[in-house]
Amino acid sequence: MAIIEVQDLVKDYGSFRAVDGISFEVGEGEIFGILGPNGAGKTTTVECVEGLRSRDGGSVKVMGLDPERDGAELKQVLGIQLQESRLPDRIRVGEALDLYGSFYRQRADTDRLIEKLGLGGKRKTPYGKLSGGQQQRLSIALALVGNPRVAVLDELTTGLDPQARRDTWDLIEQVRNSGVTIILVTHFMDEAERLCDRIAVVDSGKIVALDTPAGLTARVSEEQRVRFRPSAEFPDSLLLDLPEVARLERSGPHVVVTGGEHLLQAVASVLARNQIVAADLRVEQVSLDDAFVALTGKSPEN
Ligand SMILES: Nc1ncnc2c1ncn2[C@@H]1O[C@H](COP(=O)(O)OP(=O)(O)OP(=O)(O)O)[C@@H](O)[C@H]1O
Repeated sequence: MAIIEVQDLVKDYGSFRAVDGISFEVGEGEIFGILGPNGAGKTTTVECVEGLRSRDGGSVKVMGLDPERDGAELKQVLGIQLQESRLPDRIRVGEALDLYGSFYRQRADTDRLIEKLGLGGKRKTPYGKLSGGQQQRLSIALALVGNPRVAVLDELTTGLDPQARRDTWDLIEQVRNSGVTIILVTHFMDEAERLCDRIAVVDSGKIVALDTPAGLTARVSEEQRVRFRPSAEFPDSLLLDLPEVARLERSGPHVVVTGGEHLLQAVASVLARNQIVAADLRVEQVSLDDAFVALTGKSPEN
């Protein structure tokens, strides 16, 4: 059952169309990813879902509520983690949770929430004394303090170290397992791949693909890539003349060959016939990064 329905959403900033006819549905209990390069319109889209921005066209329904018309009702069932939110340095963890909790009719048990988020023992700690990872966890706790049915998390793990990121991912899975539907805005491929059931890839205000992570990578998976360091020089044409090879790039001492089926066998046998040894040979898997580049023509970091 769809708990969020977005149909032909349009948002203009002056004469600039930031969101240009976006449609998607999110099922109950799903983690739905919105992935795209900077400026693609991800945050604007979720702000229209949250009712923080008015839309210029289309319709949005969250649990049957229109964020613009039924804002007060919606706030009771929606948890929001804002991109780069900051609290005053001196507010204590417990105070922040009590304050945010006071906005909701159905408050979560804040002691349990604090434990679950690994902030046990930090109730009296001022926000400014928390580590980056702890501040991030608190912002997630604040999104969950109203026992929401739907949580929107924007740039969940930006600025966290690798361990804190993995811990946050575990936490989000627990939240989902407790029945909360999640929209996750991210430009990290590993995060999207690990957490999301489905991903909408957004570029220039439009959805360019909507699929499972595996479905997205399958779109470009006919390609294989072989990387190696040759023991002797050879002309590009040696490999480019093979029907299995589509492209050849050189990167320092390495050669990267891209092509179709049976690429490895074809390359290996030509090299062997020419007495060239392929050191550090690696067959690279097509990743969500590759799918992203193929779909948007941009690298995920930009
Ligand atoms: N208040 C605003 N006024 C004018 N233009 C805006 C405003 N907010 C965003 N934009 C522009 O709208 C486009 C979409 O912005 P948005 O923040 O939704 O993108 P995004 O995909 O979330 O990007 P990022 O990954 O950098 O957060 C960008 O070109 C941005 O510069």
